[in-house]
Amino acid sequence: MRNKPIANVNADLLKERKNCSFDIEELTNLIDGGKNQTARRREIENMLLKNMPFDIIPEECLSAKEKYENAVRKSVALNKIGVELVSQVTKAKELSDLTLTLRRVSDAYFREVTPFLLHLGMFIPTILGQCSDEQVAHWLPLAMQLKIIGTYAQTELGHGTFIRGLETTATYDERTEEFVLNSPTLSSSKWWAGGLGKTANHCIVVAQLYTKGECYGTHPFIVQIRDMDTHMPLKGLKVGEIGPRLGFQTADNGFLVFDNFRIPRDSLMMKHAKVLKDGTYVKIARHSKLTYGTMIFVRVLLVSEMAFNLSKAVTIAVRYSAVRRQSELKPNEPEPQVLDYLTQQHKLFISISTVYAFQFTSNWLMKTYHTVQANMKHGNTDALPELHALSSCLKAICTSDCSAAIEQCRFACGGHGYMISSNLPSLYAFTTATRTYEGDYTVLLLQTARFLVKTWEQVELGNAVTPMVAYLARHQNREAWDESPEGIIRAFEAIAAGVYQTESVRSVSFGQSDAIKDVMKQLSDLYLLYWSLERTGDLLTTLKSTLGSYDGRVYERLMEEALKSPLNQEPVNESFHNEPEPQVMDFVSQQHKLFIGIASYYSYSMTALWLWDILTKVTSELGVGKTDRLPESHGRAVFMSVFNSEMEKSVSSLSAPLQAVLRQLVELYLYYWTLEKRGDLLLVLQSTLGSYDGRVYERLMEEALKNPPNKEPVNESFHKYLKPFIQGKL
Ligand SMILES: CCCCCCCCCCCCCCCCCCCCC/C=C/C(=O)SCCNC(=O)CCNC(=O)[C@H](O)C(C)(C)COP(=O)(O)OP(=O)(O)OC[C@H]1O[C@@H](n2cnc3c(N)ncnc32)[C@H](O)[C@@H]1OP(=O)(O)O
Ligand SMILES: Cc1cc2nc3c(=O)[nH]c(=O)nc-3n(C[C@H](O)[C@H](O)[C@H](O)COP(=O)(O)OP(=O)(O)OC[C@H]3O[C@@H](n4cnc5c(N)ncnc54)[C@H](O)[C@@H]3O)c2cc1C
Repeated sequence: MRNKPIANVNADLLKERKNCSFDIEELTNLIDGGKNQTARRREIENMLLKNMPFDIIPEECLSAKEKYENAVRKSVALNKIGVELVSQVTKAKELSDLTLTLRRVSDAYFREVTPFLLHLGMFIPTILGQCSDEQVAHWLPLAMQLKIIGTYAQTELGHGTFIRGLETTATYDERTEEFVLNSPTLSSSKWWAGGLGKTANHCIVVAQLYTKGECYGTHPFIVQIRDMDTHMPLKGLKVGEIGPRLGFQTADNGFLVFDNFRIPRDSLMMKHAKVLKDGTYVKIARHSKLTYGTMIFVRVLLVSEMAFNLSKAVTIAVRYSAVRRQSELKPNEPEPQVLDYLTQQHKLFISISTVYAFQFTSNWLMKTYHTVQANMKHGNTDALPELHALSSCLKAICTSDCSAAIEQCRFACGGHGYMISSNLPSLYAFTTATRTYEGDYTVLLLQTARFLVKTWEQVELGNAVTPMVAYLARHQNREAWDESPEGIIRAFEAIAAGVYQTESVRSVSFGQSDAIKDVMKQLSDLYLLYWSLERTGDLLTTLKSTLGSYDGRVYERLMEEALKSPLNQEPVNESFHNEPEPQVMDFVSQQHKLFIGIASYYSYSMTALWLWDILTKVTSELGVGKTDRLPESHGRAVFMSVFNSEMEKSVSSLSAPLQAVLRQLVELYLYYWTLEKRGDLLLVLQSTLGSYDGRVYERLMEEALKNPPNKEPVNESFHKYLKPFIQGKL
């Protein structure tokens, strides 16, 4: 049954809906995965609508502490219904449909993230992926019925990306048959795990495993961290909330420090490796990276998460654009709906097509994931490297594109889009975090590049490669795409676009009407066209050659290029002496992110001074009302030329080294903006990360300890909601 029509709908919205060229219900069924799924979703929605407590005061008007307590209250009510529904299903497919529906409907109740996100999104999947059968039988029912509340603590203050660099140790003591957990340094403090700060009583801890004096690398352990009755942190642990952040404000992300904390031997999650009673280490896994499995799973999930979040943002922005009227096109005629402006459509329509691109690609990626998992059950890990490469690059691209598209949706709503009540800021805060967590954007793209370079080598040797990368063999002509990581990634993006096109065509080829097919085709074309235009520069081959330049300065250019080589910047490479761990500042990709910020700062300062001088003159000459917004390219050109000339004027009295640095900044700014369209600027530091003395970890911990939630060891919502819920008394 369709949802009932709602009375008092805005006339413009009704008019737009009447203009729709296809049956909306048909598209709804397509998105839900069929008529039955739509009906089931509505049944669950209606049930939740009847039983779930809504907010009386908007979440954003509460204090941080109240926000958290409110989130626990709502989560407990949702979990109660969720656990009940989950207990009624028997088939795996029904369970995954139900979880998806619950996930989506639950967003109606939270502006922010539930403190149970990590329990559901990582704790349970890690039990399934990393525990032996016996351990699964013990832990899974407890976790599914929420008798225990867990999280996933891998990242530390000092390391997130480089998992092999984690410092927490788990040393096996064969006399007592226990592991001893320790945080040997400040930087080894666990940091970030969602739900750890106040909610969780169990935690998956990733630590370096030592036995018989040898280190066997990082392994996951399942660890109780709070007393099940009093919720007090157990002796030997320091645990708390890390402090306010951009989003995730109700997810009580936490820190955890171990001091000779003992856990039983079978706390080691033993699907891929075990330690026998006498301390013998036994490797079971056929692939060394299987302990990274949960991350792959969540990366796959995130593609669909991005489709969902962007669909919400663009629905908000399109509806509002139909309602909002602004400006005068023709005298004495009504102001047009902002949706009618082509520029507005440009902002919105690409987001609509992106939602479909993400959703179809996500459906395909999830299927691929399950196929690879099924093969791995039979011991075949051949497809794992490609799955890792695929999930890495699709996660990176879709999280990055999604948060950028949500910003466009916010811009499309003008000032009102900036209101928290529009939900666009919260959607942005949630999705922009996904670009970082579960693997940083750049780092994951580099992982994919690594896979592609290896595949390319196989192609060069004439060896067979998998169908997904077979295009590399077809492109033996290297000029079609360059071999830099970016070039390779772009080629891979083309593959993602290819997946979208074939999947969307496949999914709409049966049953669906011509009207839906037309719309889906248009969306697919729009997505492909948009990205080919966005990347025009990349698709056009320029010569880029030291040998073929117009001026024929062949030898000069060869020498200039050689001198630019990073290897020539120092007479003796430091690897001659040793091989130190790099600072992230050493990565060129990191410098790329930072240095343009510095250059922009100077550009803005210089241009601001210049602008101030001419402000009065310009406004008096042009008059109010004639200062139409200048096209972006003109604005950038102004920045560039003013920066160039003003900087030149002001540096002449400075010392030579400073002049040289400032001139480099001008060059960087000009160069960067010929390549890029945007940059970031941090004007006021006020930052734990950017302090002059570089005491980053100390400051992060100091700030976390000042955090009000850490002033009380147990939050009162434990007694009010969590404990009665866990004990089945609620
Ligand atoms: C119960 C009922 C209740 C009902 C209630 C109803 C409610 C329902 C709600 C449902 C909820 C659903 C929620 C969904 C949303 C989920 C959101 C979850 C939120 C998560 C929050 C954030 C969590 C985190 O961030 S956890 C921490 C994540 N950390 C990272 O991702 C770190 C990134 N770093 C890495 O992955 C690695 O270190 C890496 C890859 C960068 C480098 O690793 P390395 O060991 O140094 O390897 P390297 O030397 O580079 O490479 C060697 C070799 O290995 C290959 N490789 C690397 N990784 C992998 C891999 N994963 N798999 C396979 N192979 C891998 C690599 O490519 C190299 O290969 P070769 O080139 O062949 O040598
Ligand atoms: C909201 C949120 C929730 C989170 N939840 C959890 C959680 O529940 N559990 C958990 O364990 N963790 C969690 N995390 C941590 C998250 O997984 C890490 O922050 C993430 O993996 C990035 O690692 P990092 O912070 O060490 O960044 P860094 O690796 O320090 O990155 C800093 C910069 O260095 C660059 N860089 C680093 N290495 C390289 C390289 N090899 N080549 C080129 N550039 C490089 C990056 O691109 C980036 O620009 C969460 C984080 C956030 C923001």
